[in-house]
Amino acid sequence: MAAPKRVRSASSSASPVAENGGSAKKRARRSPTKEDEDVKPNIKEEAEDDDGSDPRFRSVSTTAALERDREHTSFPHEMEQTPLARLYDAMRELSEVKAAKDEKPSKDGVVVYWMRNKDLRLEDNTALSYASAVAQEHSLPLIALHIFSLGDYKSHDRSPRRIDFQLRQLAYLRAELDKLHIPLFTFTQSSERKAIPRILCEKLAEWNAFGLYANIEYEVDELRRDIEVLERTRDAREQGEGWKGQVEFFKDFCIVAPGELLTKQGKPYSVYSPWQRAWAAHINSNLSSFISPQNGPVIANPSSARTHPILEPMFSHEVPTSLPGFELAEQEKKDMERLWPVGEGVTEGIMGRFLKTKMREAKFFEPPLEGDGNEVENPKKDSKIAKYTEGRNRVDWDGTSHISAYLAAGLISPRECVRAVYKVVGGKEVPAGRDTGFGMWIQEVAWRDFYQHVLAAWPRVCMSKPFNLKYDGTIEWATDDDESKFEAWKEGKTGFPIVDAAMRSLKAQGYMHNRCRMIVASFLCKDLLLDWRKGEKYFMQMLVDGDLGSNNGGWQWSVIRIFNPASQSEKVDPNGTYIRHWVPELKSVKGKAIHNPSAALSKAEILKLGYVPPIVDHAEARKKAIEAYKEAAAQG
Ligand SMILES: Cc1cc2nc3c(=O)[nH]c(=O)nc-3n(C[C@H](O)[C@H](O)[C@H](O)COP(=O)(O)OP(=O)(O)OC[C@H]3O[C@@H](n4cnc5c(N)ncnc54)[C@H](O)[C@@H]3O)c2cc1C
Repeated sequence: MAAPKRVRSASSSASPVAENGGSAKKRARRSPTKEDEDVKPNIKEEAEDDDGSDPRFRSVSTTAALERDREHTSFPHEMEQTPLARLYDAMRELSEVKAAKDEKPSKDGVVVYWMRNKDLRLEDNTALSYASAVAQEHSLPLIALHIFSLGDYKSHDRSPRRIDFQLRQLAYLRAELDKLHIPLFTFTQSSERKAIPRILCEKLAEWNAFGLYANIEYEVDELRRDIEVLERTRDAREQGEGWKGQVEFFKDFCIVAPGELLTKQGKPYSVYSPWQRAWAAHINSNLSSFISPQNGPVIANPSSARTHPILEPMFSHEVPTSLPGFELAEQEKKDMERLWPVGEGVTEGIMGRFLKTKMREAKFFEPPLEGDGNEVENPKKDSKIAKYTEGRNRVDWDGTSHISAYLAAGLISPRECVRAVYKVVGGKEVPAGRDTGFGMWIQEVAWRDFYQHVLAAWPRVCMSKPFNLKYDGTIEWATDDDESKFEAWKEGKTGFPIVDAAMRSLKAQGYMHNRCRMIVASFLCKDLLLDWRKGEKYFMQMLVDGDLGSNNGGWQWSVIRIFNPASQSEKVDPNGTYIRHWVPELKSVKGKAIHNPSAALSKAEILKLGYVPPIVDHAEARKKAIEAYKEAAAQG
């Protein structure tokens, strides 16, 4: 049997617990001072870690190394009671109870990698890589498991589009894993989502599983579910009844995981900019571990796995093509398949196009892969990413990567994104400043990490609570009589062209440009004075890239800003190309009037075009919103 491949997460060692302990913790606690920005990577120094062995290249083959890694993570006071801290506690507690892993694994046992909704890939996948190495070490076959939890999807407003995307990718992965004699087994939990830990542990017992390995999901419900799996396993070990195997959860979703960066005072960051500086310094002072792939590949099961009594029936198991209650209409399904393809080479194609081709005008309702044959000779200077500083602010240009759906569901790892950028720019550091398109883009990817950090440190944001507590229940939102305004917003019929264009683009393609997400969010909670949670929910139900952390963060951020839709429109779509595509009623409107037709045309003329007059007066609405927020702040 081949030796286990080396595995680890990008941020430090192979064990999830160790990643926050030992030297990683020391690094994370370094204060994010100005000097940190100037820290040059010292790869040699980093490679020689303080205990004499390099945790980044540690194999899982020695139990001793794993044991040493099981150092409890200490969270700052503010985070002690968070579900994430409790997950680490539960991992530690489980490791303290005599483990089944100390016993010889049963010859007919299996190893289980639990693939989540956010790590749908085979490459650079921390838990999968680890599970694969454990399977090799013990000469056991590997099973990939995926659970569809309809109750969770419903309660988290998961969009049918994102579910369709997930199912298509799983079907692709099933075929890829099959080539490696690894089955992908899925099951659907239709009701009672809270029963999943019990059902899972029963299945693990039935399969005689040696271990269960998965990547951490930072949302509260998911953390609670994982804590229960750990607790059930601990109880089983203590009572000698039930499934008693190994359980390990890994950091994987972020580049720098929640809990790793703390302020000088040892608290979680609540503000992005200093957090981002610490984030960039952390990456650049551990550069070698971020820019070279660290997770080993998935190793094939022996072909005899096909006749293993547990695995054999799994090989004929198909991934469903839809889930009850989340079906797409036929045309919508076709559109989603065309716009958001999955399969071999797709993420490489999207990133390659962003990193190596020339900026062009936006082609609406086209897949991000749509080739333009515009490869540039000097990507450092002429590529889309090189022009991102301007490109990101123009909705009529093809100026962003369109990788969000793929990152949200984990078809590509965020580390791979950083590596791809680094490959183009080279140098001593991963760029992370606002002065170049490359650095600016990396900063955007950092926002994704930041919002996971917020979820983990302030779990109330998962429970419909505002991050800023002074707005908790203190804003007087417009009443239900205004439901028609919410409908107009959803349908793109508010009479504000940029808002309507953006909302229609969301409905048609499950995606909206970032600038427009900010504009329509501000419009909902300021111009219409409707509760931002209604908008947050609707976005989740429609987006193909819907992600609780980024969506919630984006909404909470927008709540504190007021935009003027007309002047924003002039900035982001100066020629009105975007508007004319999505709001064809306005095709004939010339010049600047496209941004604010009611300033140039009478109500009758607007209606004659088939468009709608504005449903609110922006200047008045603005005044009202400022008042409402002022009052709320005074009360809060
Ligand atoms: C109200 C609102 C809701 C949002 N909801 C989501 C969501 O559900 N899922 C989601 O992935 N993004 C969300 N965003 C962030 C952002 O709009 C999208 O990530 C971006 O538009 C995706 O397009 P892109 O891949 O071309 O981005 P690029 O500009 O190419 O950025 C690259 C990647 O960085 C990350 N990123 C960029 N901007 C942000 C940001 N502001 N916050 C967090 N991550 C970011 C994304 O993963 C993105 O794919 C939201 C923003 C707002 C204002």
